[in-house]
Amino acid sequence: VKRPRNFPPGPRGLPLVGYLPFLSSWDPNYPHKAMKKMSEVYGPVTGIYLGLTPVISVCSHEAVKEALLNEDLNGRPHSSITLARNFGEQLGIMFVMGQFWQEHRRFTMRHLRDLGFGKTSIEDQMMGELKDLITDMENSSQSDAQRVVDLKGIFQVSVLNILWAMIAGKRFRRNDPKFQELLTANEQFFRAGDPIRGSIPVPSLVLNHSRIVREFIGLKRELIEPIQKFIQNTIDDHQLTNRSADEATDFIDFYLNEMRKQKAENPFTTFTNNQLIATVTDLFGAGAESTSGSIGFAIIHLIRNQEVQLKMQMELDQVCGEYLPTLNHRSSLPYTEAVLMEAQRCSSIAPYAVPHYAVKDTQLQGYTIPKGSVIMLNLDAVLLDDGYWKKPEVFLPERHLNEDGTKVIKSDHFYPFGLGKRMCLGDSLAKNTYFLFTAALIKQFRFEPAPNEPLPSLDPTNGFTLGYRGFKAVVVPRS
Ligand code: HEM
Repeated sequence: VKRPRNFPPGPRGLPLVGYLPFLSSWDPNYPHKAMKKMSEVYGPVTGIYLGLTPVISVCSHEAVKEALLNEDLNGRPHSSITLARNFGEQLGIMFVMGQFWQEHRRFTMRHLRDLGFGKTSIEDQMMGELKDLITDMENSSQSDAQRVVDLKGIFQVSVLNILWAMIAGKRFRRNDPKFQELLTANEQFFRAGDPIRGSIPVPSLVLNHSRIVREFIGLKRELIEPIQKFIQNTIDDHQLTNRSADEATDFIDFYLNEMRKQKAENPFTTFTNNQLIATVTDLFGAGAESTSGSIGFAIIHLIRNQEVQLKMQMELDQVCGEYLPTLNHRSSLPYTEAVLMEAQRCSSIAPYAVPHYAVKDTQLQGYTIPKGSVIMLNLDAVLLDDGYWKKPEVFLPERHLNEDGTKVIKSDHFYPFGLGKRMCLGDSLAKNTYFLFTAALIKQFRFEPAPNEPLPSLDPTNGFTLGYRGFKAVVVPRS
């Protein structure tokens, strides 16, 4: 492919496939690390071609911030995966753009906010889920002579229940087999590919006929279908109860009311049944993996840094006494807050955000970015930038505190949820859940390495987002 004038520097590949076969030579395991290493040679804005698609890797705070705030780079690539995930159409919130995206993002945010997103009004419900989790962990701990508990996937049901109550007005029992099956399918879907390979457009003819290509880009239709079917059944139940806008108690109710209203006025409305399934699939997918992943990583860091765990427990005991921490306590817990930030900095679960897309020709750091480019924004490179953070690989909560440790310092290099108009839609809910769960678990239990097991690993599992590897730990209730 002939590069346009002033295209960002970067290695060239072969005709047709571009640089695709060589990317993993920079880092065989993690594409975001490969891109970071490439930037050390070519500069913070690197341009390559994957197949016929220009892909721009962006790896410095200045460049990432400029890109996130440039609305011409606010699109999303229409990859084969997102199309297959959404009935061959461009649906949902996460992988759409333009006016359609604005309308549906706004509608979803407004109603989730009314239903308690990021507000203290749902704190009781969060505490209910948390207490269930604590009881479950106490029982597991008691049933083992050495108090070893398996922490793989243990936070997911609790975290997703909080979101699911807002979306569908229901919660699941921790061991509900149907829900476990869905969570497993969702997790396997997220682990099947990575955002770079997943953003390459592949003609549907090739896709339908080649299992190798499907596997290469990470498309597993069989994992999407049960999730869609489950969401459709939930919608059908709501259609039966048919609550009016005044009686609506969850997001699906609100959406169905809007759909009926718009259909009566406009036959071309974008509020359709498939759009509802796609929106809920986006929320389910984003909500199940991310927050529980962050809680898991925070616990791993605290097992590996026992002195930090002790210090956090001292602060929690001092501020909350015999009670579990609440959102009201948050501003009085600077050390705890700093620990949570540090775990997110060291172990980002969305290391290159969600891929962006150039909706028209534009400029980034003086380079020309052609329309149709896929933009990979390396948040991980910003969170681990050694020109800004001292010894970025060291877990050091104090770096987020003022000198006497009484105040959290907000850094302009810390944005694990992104920035600008495409910023995470769930950040307020995620932040509250991450805080309440991690702080309460550390207050309630002492976490130690399990005997005869390796220390829990910080190497993430790969995928569209990153997760923690399952691990076991000694979990001792603190009296
Ligand atoms: C610790 C937890 C989480 C982290 C670190 C996180 C991070 C992110 C990031 C980096 C993006 C991409 C921003 C961009 O493309 O510029 C994103 C997008 C998104 N997140 Fe989250 N997220 C988390 C939790 C959640 C939760 C709980 C939900 C669901 C309620 C959610 C829903 C979404 C959606 C729908 C988008 C796409 C927004 C759009 O395209 O307009 N996230 N998130």
